[in-house]
Amino acid sequence: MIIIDALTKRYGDVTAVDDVSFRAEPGRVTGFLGPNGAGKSTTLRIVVGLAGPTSGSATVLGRRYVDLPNPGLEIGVLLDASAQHGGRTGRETLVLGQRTLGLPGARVDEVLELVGLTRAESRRRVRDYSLGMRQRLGLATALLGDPRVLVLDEPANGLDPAGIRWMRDLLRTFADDGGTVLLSSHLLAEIEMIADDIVMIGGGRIVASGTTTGLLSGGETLVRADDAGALAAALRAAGLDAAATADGAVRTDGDLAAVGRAAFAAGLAVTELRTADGGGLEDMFLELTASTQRETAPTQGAAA
Ligand SMILES: Nc1ncnc2c1ncn2[C@@H]1O[C@H](COP(=O)(O)OP(=O)(O)OP(=O)(O)O)[C@@H](O)[C@H]1O
Repeated sequence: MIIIDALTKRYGDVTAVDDVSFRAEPGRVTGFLGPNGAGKSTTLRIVVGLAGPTSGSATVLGRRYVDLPNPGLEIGVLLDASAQHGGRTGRETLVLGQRTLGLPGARVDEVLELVGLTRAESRRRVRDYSLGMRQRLGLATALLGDPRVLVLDEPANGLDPAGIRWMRDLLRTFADDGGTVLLSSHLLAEIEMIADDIVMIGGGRIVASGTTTGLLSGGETLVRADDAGALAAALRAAGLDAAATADGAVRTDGDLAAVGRAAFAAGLAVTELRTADGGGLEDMFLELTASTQRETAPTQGAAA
């Protein structure tokens, strides 16, 4: 579990993080989403003890990072995959970490296999790695100590869609085993694919948070039956809001189970039942991104 409580970080006049509170829960992948300059890296750097807060706190497994007895065994960190030493091979990078943490040598091959780097690739110098391979190596380093918590800054950067799917599966397995994952991204589509929960940040402040499905659907469900009128009436009788859509479905505020039960109680066969699209998250994120770009866009007349 990671708990961020009323966290604020100022650099001179710039408030990079402004009264931010959220939790990353065990068993779940939490996506920290925001446009460039939103305050994601600053927050993650505070979580892993690389910067101190101006006020508020960030704890991992109940303690500040600096107070963890053996942080390398409890929290795996990947902040900047391109910062790895280019002159070392991938294997040398991992052996260094393995020795620092006092782990058996066999752990290096285990994590290489976990992240899908071959023995031949592990013997190449990191400077010759693609960004995707560096991300895999960075993840391997984070996983070395078999930690319960992972903190990853833009880990999907440089991965192709198959690589993103691979990462999602790896993080899913980690979380299903009870691990806590907090990862950042400036791309909504990436976070949608990987995260169970989303915390969205803009200008240093949290602007939305919740489950990925809940935020994307706005908490609404779309349901369809042959008789849309009867279906809407059944939902209303069960105390739910119900509105017919233009194409003959019904949109309601009930969750999937409540809607299914209400239709069943009315003897109606449901032909489609799913979370509704377009909860406004994408619009909100585009607006956040656009306002950031306006702030950083070159003034008119500047070189193209
Ligand atoms: N060491 C620093 N000194 C001064 N300002 C800083 C420092 N670090 C970050 N900032 C500022 O704090 C704000 C948040 O930056 P941060 O790097 O946390 O954002 P981010 O969401 O991680 O963005 P990106 O995706 O671009 O890394 C920005 O305005 C940035 O310029």
